[in-house]
Amino acid sequence: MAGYALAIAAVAIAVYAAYRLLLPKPIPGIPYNETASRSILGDIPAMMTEGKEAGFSWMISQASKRPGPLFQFFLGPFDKPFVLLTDYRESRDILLRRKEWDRSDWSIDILGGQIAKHHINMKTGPAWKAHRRLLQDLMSPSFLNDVAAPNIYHSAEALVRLWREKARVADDRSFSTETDVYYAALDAVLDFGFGDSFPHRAIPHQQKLIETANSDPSSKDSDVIEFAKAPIHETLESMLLIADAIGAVADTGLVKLGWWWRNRQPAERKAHGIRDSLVKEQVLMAKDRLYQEESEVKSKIKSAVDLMVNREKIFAQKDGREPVYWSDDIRDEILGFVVAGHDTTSTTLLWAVKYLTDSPDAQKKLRDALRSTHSDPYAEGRPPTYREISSANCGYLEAFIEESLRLANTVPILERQCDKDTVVLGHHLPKGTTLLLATNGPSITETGRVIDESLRSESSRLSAKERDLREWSSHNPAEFFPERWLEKNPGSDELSFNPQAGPTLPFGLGLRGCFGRKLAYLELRLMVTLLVWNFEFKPTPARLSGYEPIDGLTHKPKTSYVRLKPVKE
Ligand code: HEM
Repeated sequence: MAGYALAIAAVAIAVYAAYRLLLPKPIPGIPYNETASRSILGDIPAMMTEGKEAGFSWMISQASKRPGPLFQFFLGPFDKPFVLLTDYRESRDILLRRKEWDRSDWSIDILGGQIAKHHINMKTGPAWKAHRRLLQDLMSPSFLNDVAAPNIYHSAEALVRLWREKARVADDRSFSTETDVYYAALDAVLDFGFGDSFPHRAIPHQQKLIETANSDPSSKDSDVIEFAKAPIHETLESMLLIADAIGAVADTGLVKLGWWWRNRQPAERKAHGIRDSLVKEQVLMAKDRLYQEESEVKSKIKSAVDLMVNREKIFAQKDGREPVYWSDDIRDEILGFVVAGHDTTSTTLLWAVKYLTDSPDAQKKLRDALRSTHSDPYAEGRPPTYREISSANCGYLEAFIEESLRLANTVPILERQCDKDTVVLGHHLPKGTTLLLATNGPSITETGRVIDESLRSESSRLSAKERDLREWSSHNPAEFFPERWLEKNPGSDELSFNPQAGPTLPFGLGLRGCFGRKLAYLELRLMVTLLVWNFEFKPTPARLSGYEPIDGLTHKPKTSYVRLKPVKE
């Protein structure tokens, strides 16, 4: 009997020891939620109930309530604490100058479940560099202006045509923009990713549906109309699934297990198969074009795939090896290009459309600025061409886009992991700590905190001495105010766009900052110009115009509606 009691006691002690072992281990000196530190699940339950669909926004709001710029979260039973930094200046220093920080295992686990061989999922090193070398020219002025711009313009025109038709049927009622913007950005990335050799697009199906007599929009209320959604080709669906899957697995909190399970589901396996065949076919077709046609190589580059295949041919020649056109690496770079280029730009555009709708003054200034910049097209009663838009210098357009990016928080959190023990703002962080860097909140969309200069890193102090400190001091940083990016030219009343006017981090920074930044600006310039040129964005009913977000792969608005009045040319 005594032996039995002893065994029970030993089991109880072992269970208790295991429980203690699994409890979060806070990093000394950095604040945290007390309740979370007493639970194996840490902050997850509160994040799921209080943060609901926007977990990152919840984390930033928790940190913003405390006085200091650092806060730690416990996001899983086996994970070390995650430290959140809400100070632009120190974030900038870490991203640009501190060599001990690299892409984190956490991010690699989340994104790597679908596109493991994409360079976003690599630590900085030779393999990452080799992938970047293959893609390098995608952001060159000639590729952007001669290949990407006409293709994106083509998709923007298709969206304008669809919305003209929807505005006519809606007859001053509001309609949802989410699917259309999402599909327009997908078509744009397919246009410049694959060119004409891939025939499927999403927007033309929506156009056809609305133009047929049996398209039957429903009208629950007198002020809103819901248009039916036309099905799109399975290859397009399979690509959209990548971002959905990443968001869904990240939400589970158990990422490795989440991917293990998800990647075994029949629907997921089918989508993988469809994507593989599509990309392989496109790569092999690009290779055939490269070898078969007699024309100059430059005139053969009509898409991102053409460019990558050509670069592989050149590198193979230089390295004295046979080119490898088809590999998992090439496949994942191409798919990553589609995901990165599609979800981020469509989300930013959804927020930009909201700001247009809710800031009639900014909208009018933008339209006037575009008409004055493109005075010839305006006088001729036509929209500016893609060349006219991409070569123009319209300060108010740049300011509008920069302000939309600042407030959209499309990627609400950046991440880095340290490969040795380090110090951030006076706090010791052990090797392997994951640091989350907020792209909104204090110093970016709220007033920044006063931080003792002596706590800042040496490089942060030095750079502040060499350059001006960036702060939003003159206008409420929470408000949409494009003028904050405009400054008077010396000796005149003219205003110019200053991209360094104040803190913003939409694309991250440094070596691992966004690779597609120039392409994103180009796409936003083309899309916003054509939309504002063609439509007046009228106010929508209050219930349809909220700013509540949903965090998935990106930080999206929960509701996005427009009420459009076509502008007569
Ligand atoms: C408005 C649109 C976009 C936004 C807001 C955005 C934002 C970001 C952010 C915040 C990062 C992480 C940066 C960091 O960790 O410092 C990133 C990385 C990246 N983005 Fe973008 N992005 C956009 C469009 C694009 C486009 C169009 C492409 C290309 C097709 C692209 C390709 C990439 C790649 C490849 C990386 C990973 C870079 C690396 O790890 O070396 N992005 N982006």
